[in-house]
Amino acid sequence: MKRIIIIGYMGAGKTTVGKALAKELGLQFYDLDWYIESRRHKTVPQIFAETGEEGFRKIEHDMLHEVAEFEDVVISCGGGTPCFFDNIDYMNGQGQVVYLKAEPEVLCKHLKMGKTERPLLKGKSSDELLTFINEQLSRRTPFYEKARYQLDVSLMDNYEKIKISVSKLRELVGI
Ligand SMILES: Nc1ncnc2c1ncn2[C@@H]1O[C@H](COP(=O)(O)OP(=O)(O)OP(=O)(O)O)[C@@H](O)[C@H]1O
Ligand SMILES: O=C(O)C1=C[C@@H](O)[C@@H](O)[C@H](O)C1
Ligand SMILES: [Mg+2]
Repeated sequence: MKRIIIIGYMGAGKTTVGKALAKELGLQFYDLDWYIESRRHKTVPQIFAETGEEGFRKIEHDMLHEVAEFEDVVISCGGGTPCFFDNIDYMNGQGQVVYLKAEPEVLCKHLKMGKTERPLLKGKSSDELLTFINEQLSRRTPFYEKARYQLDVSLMDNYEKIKISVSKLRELVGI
């Protein structure tokens, strides 16, 4: 039975790399943010607006306990998932947890791409974004570093290289 769980900061590429990895391995892919949205029939920004971050974290915790029971899956978490409750310890007990790591400048660049709305970053200018990432990343790193595996994707930064991230990840986890 395989269960690979990907964690890391917003914009690291958890969803992108997780989806590609699952496809390559023929495993089912779950993105925790998307799972929450489909189970609750609401978007992540709606949940934040209605229940605040505290409400979102409780839902995220409960939904994590659902997806992390599934077998033969790749699960990509939200950026904050490992940093609340005992989530990271629980994940380490459930599967092979990989920390997808990237430099703040790379995270910043990714976050300006794509259309995903991220409530915690809403309305921030470029300068504010980098400062915010630096601060929040240093608070979150101790949680991320509890993962059994780490993969730095800073130097694998373009679309073609998403493939390289996937094969490095496979090598790391031994699958
Ligand atoms: N290695 C990469 N090279 C270039 N672009 C990338 C790479 N990885 C991700 N991206 C791009 O960066 C953006 C953010 O990636 P993604 O949504 O996968 O991040 P995430 O870690 O899932 O973020 P969140 O925690 O907010 O869900 C996307 O537009 C994606 O296409
Ligand atoms: O880093 C975070 O705290 C978040 C990341 C996203 O994946 C979502 O889970 C949500 O926007 C919060
Ligand atoms: Mg994601």
